[in-house]
Amino acid sequence: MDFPHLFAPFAIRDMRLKNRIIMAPMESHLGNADGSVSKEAIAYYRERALGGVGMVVVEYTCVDGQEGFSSMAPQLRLDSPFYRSGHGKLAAAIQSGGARACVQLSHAGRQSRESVLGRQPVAPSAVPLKSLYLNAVPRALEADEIPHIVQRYADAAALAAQVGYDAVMLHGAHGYLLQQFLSPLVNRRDDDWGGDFERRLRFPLEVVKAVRAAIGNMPLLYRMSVSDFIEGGLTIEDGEAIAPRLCEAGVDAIDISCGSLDRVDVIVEPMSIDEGWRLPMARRIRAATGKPVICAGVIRRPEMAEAAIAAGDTDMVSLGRALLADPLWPNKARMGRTDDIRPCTSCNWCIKETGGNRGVSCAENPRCGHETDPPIDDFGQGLRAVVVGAGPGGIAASLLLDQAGFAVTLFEKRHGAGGNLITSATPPNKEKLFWYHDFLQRRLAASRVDLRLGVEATADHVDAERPDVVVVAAGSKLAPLALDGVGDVPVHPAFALLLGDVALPPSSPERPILIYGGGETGTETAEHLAKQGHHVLLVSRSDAALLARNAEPLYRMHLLQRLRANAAITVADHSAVTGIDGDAVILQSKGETRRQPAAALLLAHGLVPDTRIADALAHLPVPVVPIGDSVRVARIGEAVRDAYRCVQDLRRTINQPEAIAC
Ligand SMILES: Cc1cc2nc3c(=O)[nH]c(=O)nc-3n(C[C@H](O)[C@H](O)[C@H](O)COP(=O)(O)O)c2cc1C
Ligand code: SF4
Repeated sequence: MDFPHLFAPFAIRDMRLKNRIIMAPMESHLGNADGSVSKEAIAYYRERALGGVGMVVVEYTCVDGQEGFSSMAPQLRLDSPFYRSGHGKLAAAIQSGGARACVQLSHAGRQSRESVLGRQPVAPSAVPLKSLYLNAVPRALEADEIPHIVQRYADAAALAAQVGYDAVMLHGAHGYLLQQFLSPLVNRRDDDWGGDFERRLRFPLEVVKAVRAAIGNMPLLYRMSVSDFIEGGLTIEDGEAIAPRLCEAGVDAIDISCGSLDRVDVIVEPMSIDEGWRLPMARRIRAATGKPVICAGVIRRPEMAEAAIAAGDTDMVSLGRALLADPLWPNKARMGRTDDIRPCTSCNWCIKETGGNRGVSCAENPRCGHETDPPIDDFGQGLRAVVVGAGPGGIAASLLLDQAGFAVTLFEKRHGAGGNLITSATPPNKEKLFWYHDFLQRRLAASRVDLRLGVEATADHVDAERPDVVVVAAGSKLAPLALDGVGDVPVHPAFALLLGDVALPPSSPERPILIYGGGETGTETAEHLAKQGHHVLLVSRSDAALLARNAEPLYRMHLLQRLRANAAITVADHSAVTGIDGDAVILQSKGETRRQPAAALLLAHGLVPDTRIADALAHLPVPVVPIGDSVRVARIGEAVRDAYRCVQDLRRTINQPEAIAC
């Protein structure tokens, strides 16, 4: 066994777990609109139980359908016996998949919306919330309302016990109501429920005691933001004082999280945050309580989970996004097949895509949130497929078609596969994307796909393969740009630089590398070049405050902080590149035209779909399906999803020819 600590059994109270791997609670948005459990939610959770986790923690489940939903509603609820049967089926499905079943009980307090609740959100005090994701002005709870909310947690916990869950987790993290009472910034009361540390602690303690009384000997877990990471908020020292008190009141294990809606970047960390960064905090809480702790947050590789448990940092690890990307993570780790784990890159596409009525999804795993889809079987036996373009969408399509039994030929004009995955992974702090790149390469090498590198596919190449279907994943190209004049400033697309296709001359503060385009690519390219010792002038048509606005918001927050601190990067906003004159670039900046000497000009002003090959193949008498950037310039997740939908559509078409045209 490669990971003896990770796969050692463990017990919380009397509940025996087969290993140390917990599925973190994650809102799946797969429930029904009325908050009941759906068959899609059951399939989603069961797939992860079957993947080998010791325990599944079912997502945010609302204890109060009047005031407890967060802004992300509709959400699961367990605030009346009406919801019993769905949760009973869900718990049983998880258990029959081989895992323990736990449910997370929550009340959002001020982190909600009037438009969701139909009434003003409530909070310990009327402190407005202004965050990246939500603005809200709550009303302060009256003192006599608070015991009713305590009772709601207890009632929901009693229902959880009745329906057969093995354990209950209280959501005391991420800025929801339990944390709001603890926070000196949000709880400004001066009564029995707030004022000093003891009074701020009262509400969580009352909830823990009431829940303990409601569930008897069942294990009770508490997910806690052990630090707010905001000035004046809760610190790890507060966490060390709070956690033992919760345990004395009846909590059996603490699940270590951080942040609130004011610091979502420490809840669902962007790509730039290191693996296992919360482990030192977990170790401190473990020492302070003497109780088991579960550490969540960017636990990605079994090797690091094993090392963390072996070192005594944590007793268990909680995997969130890693299990969206690959539900089989635990079983693959147990079998020593770590290279086979589809690696979560912390790209946070799932955060953008999951919400409201949209189900959970993952950029790399298009089946996530669609577990009721039929598996891709061998419906393509005896058929031939051509895929044009070996970026992430083209590789995903090729692998799925190969899985379906097609004989697949994959054309790629470059001498290596990866496409825009390489351009995305190359800038600083994005190396996790290379995990996915390397995973796809391994999968491709192990498949039967006939990869033709260095071939720019033409209609003749494609025709010669006699395909039954063609998937065009040819990506994007630079948007047209008219530049006046001539000169000797070398001009390249920024993506060519990131692909490693161009070498740049030396630059200086007087003669920087000029990047045109303040979107994500331009901004990241600036950081990439600065890291290599270049001086960069980043020219953006918009305001500097809007740089990289197409980037994932949490990653962008960190990117812009780094950019502002980087002396090698200067930004010219409200500016346009209009031409080249000798050794300079012509800039129109805030109504003025000036010559800017430049060592090179990199273009990142925008991309448009490259439709050339799809147009050239339009005459073929077989389905020609463009996917990804060939259709609209978007992210890796859209390309992979397109690939999956295309193959699922083909399955239906081939199995029932009259049903759907691809
Ligand atoms: C789509 C999504 C939904 C989430 N919903 C919840 C939730 O319902 N309750 C909760 O405590 N945390 C929630 N989280 C946070 C995760 O449980 C986890 O703590 C976080 O993603 C960091 O761990 P990871 O790096 O393993 O994903 C959610 C995260 C994601 C990505
Ligand atoms: S979308 Fe990205 S961050 Fe989310 S689970 Fe998938 S790989 Fe991980």
